[in-house]
Amino acid sequence: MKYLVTDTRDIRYNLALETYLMEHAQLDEPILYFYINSPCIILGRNQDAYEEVNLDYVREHNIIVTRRTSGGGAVFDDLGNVSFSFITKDDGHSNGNFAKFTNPVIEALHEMGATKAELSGRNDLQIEGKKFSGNAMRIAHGRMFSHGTLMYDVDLDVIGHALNVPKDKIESKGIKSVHSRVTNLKPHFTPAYQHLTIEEFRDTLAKKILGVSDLADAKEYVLSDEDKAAVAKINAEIFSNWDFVYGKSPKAAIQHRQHFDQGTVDFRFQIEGGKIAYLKVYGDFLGQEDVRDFEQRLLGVRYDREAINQKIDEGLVARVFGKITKDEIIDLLVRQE
Ligand SMILES: Nc1ncnc2c1ncn2[C@@H]1O[C@H](COP(=O)(O)OC(=O)CCCC[C@@H]2CCSS2)[C@@H](O)[C@H]1O
Repeated sequence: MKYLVTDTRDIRYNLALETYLMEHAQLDEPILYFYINSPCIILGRNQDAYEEVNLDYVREHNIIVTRRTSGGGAVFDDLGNVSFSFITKDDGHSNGNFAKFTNPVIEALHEMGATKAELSGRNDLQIEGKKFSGNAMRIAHGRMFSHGTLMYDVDLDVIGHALNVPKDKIESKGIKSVHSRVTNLKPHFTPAYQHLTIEEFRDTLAKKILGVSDLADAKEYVLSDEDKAAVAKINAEIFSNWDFVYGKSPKAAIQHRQHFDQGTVDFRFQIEGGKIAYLKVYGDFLGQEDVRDFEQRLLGVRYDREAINQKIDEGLVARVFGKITKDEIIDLLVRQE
């Protein structure tokens, strides 16, 4: 087995590299790839960004949002998490067989003192019913990766803020994340492993899985300049591409209503491919002509604050909504439930 770590903490680059390896690497032997990410949310292949992510919160806290090509729910990573990925040829028996890839990790965690770590259900690693690792796979053209998170010292409070619990107002065909209870590994380890930097934790794991006492003895997968250029291209085209991250969201029908002094404003709208595909504004105090103008202007516009802001001006908002301000109207439209 070869091994590879990245220096970048940008999830989008790290996922691009994984994709590149899966599609193009020489896989005569498997590659064990580790990556560490600055705060980010990673949506599953078929999830609706608008439903799963608290977009106001992630904007305020500079949390990167991207999407992966494997299935499952949305997870949150920060610098207290290490992700591992086994990239290999598909032997035809791997689909859904997470144990094959998680067993070496579990053995290493046992050696570090987390003796109750186990594979639970289909794709979670848990300790006494609390999850510290979510796993997912992608298989294509006889090649595959199986990747998973490992929460060593993640800020657990942020998970609840950054990932949404979807409410009744958004109906979607996407898969919803299980907001299962989570735990960090650190407190479950023996004291010697409780004060590691995240890189030390990663390297300890790597050594145990690779069976070497010094990583210098491991076989490293070396990237050429051409490889690196190809990874940058995949990053730009896929993982950093707005259309891939937001535009892939399934159809959603949304209603946002709010009472103002003037009356109730009721937005009914649909998002398709991340853009406003249908919009109807209701409210007994509204004048008809300008309402239609307002609706028309927002059709086909990206469902985000900046894009909406550019399309409507104060004058139009005043003609339609009277004293309600443009900011209040945009807030209501993009409100997170
Ligand atoms: N970092 C992390 N690790 C483990 N569990 C998490 C994490 N963040 C959130 N969660 C919990 O898991 C559920 C979602 O569980 P669910 O089972 O729906 O989804 C997953 O587990 C997907 C794992 C994908 C792993 C990839 C590996 C490299 S890039 S991302 C979420 O609602 C939280 O309760």
